[in-house]
Amino acid sequence: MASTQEFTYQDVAEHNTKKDLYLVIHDVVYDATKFVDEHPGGEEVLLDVAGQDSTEAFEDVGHSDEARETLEALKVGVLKRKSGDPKPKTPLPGAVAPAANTQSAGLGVGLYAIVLIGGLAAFYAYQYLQQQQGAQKA
Ligand code: HEM
Repeated sequence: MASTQEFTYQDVAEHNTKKDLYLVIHDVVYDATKFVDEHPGGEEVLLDVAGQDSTEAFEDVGHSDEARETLEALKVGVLKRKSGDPKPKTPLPGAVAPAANTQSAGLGVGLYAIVLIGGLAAFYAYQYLQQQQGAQKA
């Protein structure tokens, strides 16, 4: 027990049942199996995040220091992130959203350009006509 055990996401994901429940909070791995029935917040929420990164869920609740002490006792190791591992709370669709934004921004600029060019063309056409009229009078 001297060295800290390391778990990958895949390792943790295998412990996703009520009888074998691991959680990741701030990249630390906890064995919450014995705690499920004792959790004041109920077993359902823990089962929801079993075998996953539950940092956000845990922090959203604003758990007390006492809860954090309990957590300390359940620690079994640390998460070993591999380069390909996704941050679970960073949804992949995020990669699509900026692209969509860029596209709509592009359209916005295009529309401005059309309005601007149209306006300029009208302005010069008007000036040209004025000049023509002036020339006729002279
Ligand atoms: C092993 C990890 C966890 C431990 C040791 C733990 C511990 C506790 C403790 C001691 C409380 C009582 C209130 C307090 O002291 O803050 C509590 C409440 C609560 N917990 Fe957790 N918790 C854990 C994980 C989670 C997770 C992952 C969620 C959400 C997905 C969650 C949701 C809640 C909720 C909603 C309450 C409030 C219950 C109420 O006020 O009626 N907990 N937890």
